[in-house]
Amino acid sequence: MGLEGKETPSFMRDFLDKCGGCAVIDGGFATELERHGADLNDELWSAKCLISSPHLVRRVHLDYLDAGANIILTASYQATIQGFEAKGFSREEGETMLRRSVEIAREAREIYYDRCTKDSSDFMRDERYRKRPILIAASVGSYGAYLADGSEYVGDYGDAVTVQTLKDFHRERVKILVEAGADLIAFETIPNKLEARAYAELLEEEGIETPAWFSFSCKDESNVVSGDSIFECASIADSCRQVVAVGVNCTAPRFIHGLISFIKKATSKPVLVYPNSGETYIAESNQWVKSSGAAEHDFVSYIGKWRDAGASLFGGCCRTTPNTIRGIAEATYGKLKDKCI
Ligand code: MET
Ligand SMILES: [Zn+2]
Repeated sequence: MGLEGKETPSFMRDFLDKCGGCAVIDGGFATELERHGADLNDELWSAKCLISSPHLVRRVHLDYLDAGANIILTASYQATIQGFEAKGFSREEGETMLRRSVEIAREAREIYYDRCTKDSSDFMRDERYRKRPILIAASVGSYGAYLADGSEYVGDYGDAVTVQTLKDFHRERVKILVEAGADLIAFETIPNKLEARAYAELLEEEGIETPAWFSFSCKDESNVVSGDSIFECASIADSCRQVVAVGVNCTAPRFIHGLISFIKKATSKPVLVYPNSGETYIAESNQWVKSSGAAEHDFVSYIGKWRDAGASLFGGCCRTTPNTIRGIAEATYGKLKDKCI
């Protein structure tokens, strides 16, 4: 169990208090870029838009802020210096693009707050909504995301990839994102305990004080995609001082309830969940296919149950849209303004 006072001084608890008990994370970022016409069939995926269409990146951030998000994730999920270099960019250009991902999100927040002061709709007239706190979380996708072959949903990097390989791979990008002024580092779609350990050691070695969250991609209600147990993975997150929240993302909604229970056994840090639509990603065809069983895209109705199970940050991942996030914001904020859910 995490000891009180061990983590980066109550950053997330203070934030959650300001949000009224629970916070709204944004939804599928790449999904929304595609809805606006971006072609993301590329090794850089959503990060490609940092080069080709930064205005769309800003636009998507604004879509999610308009939907009620308290936390927006930058377009850096698949942005790595190594990935940009493979595309023919210089190291400096790669670093600039990483910094831009944070700057664009910060610009969007400025624009949004500015717009709020001028908007007089009913929703915006509610001061608690209008002045709600908004954090910029620098997205750090896993090494598997950089490989751009769906590895973040498998988590088997082979014996040649060690903790040291992963630390060296992520080191510079994490430092750049922090220096660019992110409020939080969102380590997302972590597929195995090896990478969780690498992140924890990296934060310590580099003396990074920016708070971080660890979010795992899971294949059922007790294991991350590699087969490592979520309990073990959450325990690694629990023992990392900089980690202020632990959870799961890009995971089918049907597994979320069980996963929350296992995470709660490993840590007392706040728990975050931002599931995907419940479809499965097929790397070979670069497509999402429906899983058997009921459609799960409308998981908004489960938020109350997940809250009761102990989660306090809610959002969406791949194939979710601002509509999902609006639903979550209404569930957590609109209906019961004085108390979360
Ligand atoms: C494959 S998970 C992707 C997470 C990332 N924040 C995005 O929505 O684009
Ligand atoms: Zn996703």
